[in-house]
Amino acid sequence: MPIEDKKCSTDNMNIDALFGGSQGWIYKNSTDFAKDGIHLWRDSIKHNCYPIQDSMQRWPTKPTRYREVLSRYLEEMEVLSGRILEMINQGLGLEEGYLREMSQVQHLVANYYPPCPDPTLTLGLLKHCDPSLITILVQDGNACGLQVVNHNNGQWMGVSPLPNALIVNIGNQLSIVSNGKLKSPEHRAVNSKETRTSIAIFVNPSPNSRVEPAKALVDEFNPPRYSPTLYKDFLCSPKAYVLPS
Ligand SMILES: O=C(O)CCC(=O)C(=O)O
Ligand SMILES: [Fe+2]
Repeated sequence: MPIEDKKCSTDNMNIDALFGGSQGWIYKNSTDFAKDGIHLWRDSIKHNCYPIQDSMQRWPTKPTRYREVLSRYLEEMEVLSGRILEMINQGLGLEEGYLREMSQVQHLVANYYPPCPDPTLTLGLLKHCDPSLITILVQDGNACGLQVVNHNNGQWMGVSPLPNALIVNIGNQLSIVSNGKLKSPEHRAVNSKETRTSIAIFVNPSPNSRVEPAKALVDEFNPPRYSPTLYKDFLCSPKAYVLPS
């Protein structure tokens, strides 16, 4: 994307943009230095996707087919995420539709990791958990960039790209709703000498929904492990990106 188009985005991470306010989309480039001095090597855009037809008026206009192609992709993601959530719903023994009714295919983050001359000095994305119910990620190319923590030994494991495969990640909201039965994996992205692109679709609870352990999973032997929060408040807090406690 040309630099003048990147400048059309909002300057700061603004919650209004994410929940479909007047602001459009957020562009971040790889000049940020993280607190611990690691150089972040990534360009990204982030925007709201819900509901598709309204939110698309605020998406980038370039590339010229962006809105057309993305809206078709998101329609498919709505169907797919509904199916996945229904299966998780059954697995947890929740009443039919419980997860699907609270969910919206809501945010997109497109990540571009440019070729990096010395990947030992950089990270694409710092360690985090997703603040979603589930995230559906597609990654291109052959570069292995996504890593998850193996909780048995604390080591990072690479998630190799498979042709035409989607990665489905459990997010913090699903951990909370399941009262800790499902765990959100800590993950990060590393750089390489090859270009890599990934697109993450965050399937979130609606902004005003109260996120808390499902009543059906709580009893005197399994007390609630997390206190209720409104999703929009949770998303603004640092807790959104770390393992729920
Ligand atoms: O690029 C990747 O594989 C990771 C993306 C990711 O974790 C995110 O956007 O939350
Ligand atoms: Fe993530």
